[in-house]
Amino acid sequence: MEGVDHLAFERNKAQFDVDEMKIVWAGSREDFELSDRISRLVASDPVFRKDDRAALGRKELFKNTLRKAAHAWKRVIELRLSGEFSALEPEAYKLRAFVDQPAFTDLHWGMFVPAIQGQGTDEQQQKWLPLAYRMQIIGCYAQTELGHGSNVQGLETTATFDPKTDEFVIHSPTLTSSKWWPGGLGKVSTHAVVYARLIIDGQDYGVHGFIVQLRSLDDHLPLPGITIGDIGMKFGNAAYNTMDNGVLTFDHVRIPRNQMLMRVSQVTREGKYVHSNVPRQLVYGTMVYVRQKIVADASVALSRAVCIATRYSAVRRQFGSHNGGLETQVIDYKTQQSRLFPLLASAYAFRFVGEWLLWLYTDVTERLKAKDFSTLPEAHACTAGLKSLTTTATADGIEECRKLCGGHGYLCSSGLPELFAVYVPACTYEGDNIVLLLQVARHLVKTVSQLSTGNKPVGTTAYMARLEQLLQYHSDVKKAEDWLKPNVVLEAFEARAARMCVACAQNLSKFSNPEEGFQELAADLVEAAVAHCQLIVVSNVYALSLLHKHLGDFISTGCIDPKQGSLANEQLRNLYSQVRPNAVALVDAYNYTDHYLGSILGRYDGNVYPKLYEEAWKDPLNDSIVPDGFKEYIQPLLKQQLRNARL
Ligand SMILES: CCCCCCCCCCCCCCCCCCCCCCC/C=C/C(=O)SCCNC(=O)CCNC(=O)[C@H](O)C(C)(C)COP(=O)(O)OP(=O)(O)OC[C@H]1O[C@@H](n2cnc3c(N)ncnc32)[C@H](O)[C@@H]1OP(=O)(O)O
Ligand SMILES: Cc1cc2nc3c(=O)[nH]c(=O)nc-3n(C[C@H](O)[C@H](O)[C@H](O)COP(=O)(O)OP(=O)(O)OC[C@H]3O[C@@H](n4cnc5c(N)ncnc54)[C@H](O)[C@@H]3O)c2cc1C
Repeated sequence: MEGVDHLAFERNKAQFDVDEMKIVWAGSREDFELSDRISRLVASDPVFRKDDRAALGRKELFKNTLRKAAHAWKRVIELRLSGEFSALEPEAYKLRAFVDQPAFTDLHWGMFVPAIQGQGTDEQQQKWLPLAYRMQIIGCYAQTELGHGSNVQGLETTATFDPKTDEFVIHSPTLTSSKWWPGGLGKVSTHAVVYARLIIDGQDYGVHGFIVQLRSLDDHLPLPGITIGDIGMKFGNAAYNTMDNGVLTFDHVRIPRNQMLMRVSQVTREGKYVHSNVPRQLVYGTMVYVRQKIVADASVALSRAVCIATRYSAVRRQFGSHNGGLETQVIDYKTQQSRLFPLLASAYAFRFVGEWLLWLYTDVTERLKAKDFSTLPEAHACTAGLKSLTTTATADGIEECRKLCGGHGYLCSSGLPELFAVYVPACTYEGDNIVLLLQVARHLVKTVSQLSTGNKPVGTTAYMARLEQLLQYHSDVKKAEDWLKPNVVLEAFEARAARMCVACAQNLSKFSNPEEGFQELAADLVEAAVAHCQLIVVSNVYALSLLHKHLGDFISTGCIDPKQGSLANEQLRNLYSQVRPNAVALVDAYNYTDHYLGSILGRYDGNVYPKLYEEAWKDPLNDSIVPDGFKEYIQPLLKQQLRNARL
């Protein structure tokens, strides 16, 4: 049987309506139709070809990115995917997603524009946004420095107010204050939102955002006092090297006072600092927005990897042939199922949790507009925690999918190495995942400590209100099927998270200096934060494989006993058997084109081996039969061996 027939056979086994599931995955029929239309449009456009990326050098790769971005923008305008004075339409975002190549445009639309929208005054928005919306200026987000990324309060770039000229002087006082990493900065951006310490009359008012022009709009040269370049090649070959992450230093660069983003706090003409009656953390608002977007994107990256690994596992056969019959499909091995199916489930779970987080983010944004800041800590904790949880699981999941594809998974033509290399920095950018979990832990410890003062926990920490009950809880599971009841699973997760948080809070109280205690117990705090974030995912969807993976936590906190742990595992095996006939159909429901998947192993038609064979011959090394360098380096060796043999 050929790979093609394998997948057709698998599709016939499905026990649900794939077309209906496509709508569920997309979110609505309208979203499905939009994704379907845009993904086909991109796949059929030769400019958006991407199968040649792995063999391109950095300069060609970058120029290819500029070409694609310019072409994409042309399409956005032709197809009217952008309103004249409004942000981009969903179609444009879809176009970006299916073009599938990181570019300066991500930072322009994803951070520069949102920073002005969130932190600029109405007047500043009226001035800068129309230019940005038409891409007459191109911006980036210049926060991180050579010496500080996680510790935003430690940034060193200064913005000193000069009352004589009504300007700020932007300066990089040390090597470590060089801006380092901003995407789009290295070669493209004309402007940046630069984060710098505001200094007025010798006093330091902390980090604020400023709009700074970097390059001339005529000849693209850096403006006086500005030094810019690219920071160099990054992990993976093509991957994130399509992006010009940059370095930037300022030598006393002057900007008008009205280019400080002044929605949260203002500097008057007289040099008076005025802080509006809003939390200072709103300066961090762009990061909260992007963290929410990153969570929404995690399911996309993971589902791509899972789609490739599932289809290939159905095509690939090893061992088990009797009397010359077919060998076993590797998807039928229980070990393959126990590694693959939880990832398949996670992709769906992250899809739903991403939707929920979007709802939470929209809600907090509406409240902020009405000057209600009460849910800001919850929004920060949820975006930070879920960004950490989903990106870690997705990066690990992509790598697991590569291993699930055996040797062929290591080939670039499997699509998996590049997918991993592009995705893995998501664990670091927009907040290192451990640093973000520590933020969640702070929120949890604060919630527990406020229980005694009668403060009612809300949102995702509401379960803490039942602390007494959760501390007494012991699961009453008696048979494997009991683990199928959502409430049984949810209570176990709640009790585990509550107990881990309470244990941390109790241990912290033993320290006279809370900050010292927090440092000392950081590893436990991170685990408690993970337990809480997993609970958020579980309460939105499913969970047995997580319970099995973290069985130690559940048993050591006394929520369940070892027997109940084995029953969970037994039930998990039953579930794998139920998923098995539906696996290929479940990944078909993502509705990804072969262009978007970019993988020979994951081809929709399953025609893996002929195409792998064909692809190998396209490698530049195969352009000549005898390799370049043969005469200089190989022939002399061979001749030498011949001489030695004669001797
Ligand atoms: C080629 C094809 C082209 C196609 C073209 C098509 C064209 C058109 C279409 C284009 C469309 C494209 C759209 C794309 C959109 C994509 C968007 C995604 C882009 C992703 C790219 C990412 C690139 C990466 C960017 C970055 O990394 S930017 C830098 C990020 N940096 C960080 O994240 C730093 C992390 N550190 C921190 O956040 C903070 O320092 C800290 C939170 C760790 C600590 O801060 P601080 O010290 O100030 O605070 P404390 O710990 O003392 O806490 C004080 C209290 O403040 C609360 N707090 C902290 N943070 C926040 C917050 N954010 N919000 C609210 N509250 C916050 C704490 O909880 C404390 O509270 P308490 O006092 O009550 O305890
Ligand atoms: C591909 C990519 C794109 C980026 N794009 C941009 C951009 O457009 N604009 C921008 O401004 N920045 C950008 N960044 C920078 C990014 O935001 C930072 O790298 C990130 O916030 C992590 O900060 P750091 O590099 O200082 O890591 P560090 O904080 O130095 O982390 C090093 C290690 O220390 C640990 N650590 C640090 N602090 C603590 C703590 N308090 N407790 C326990 N452990 C700790 C971390 O867990 C990590 O293991 C980008 C980075 C990458 C990789």
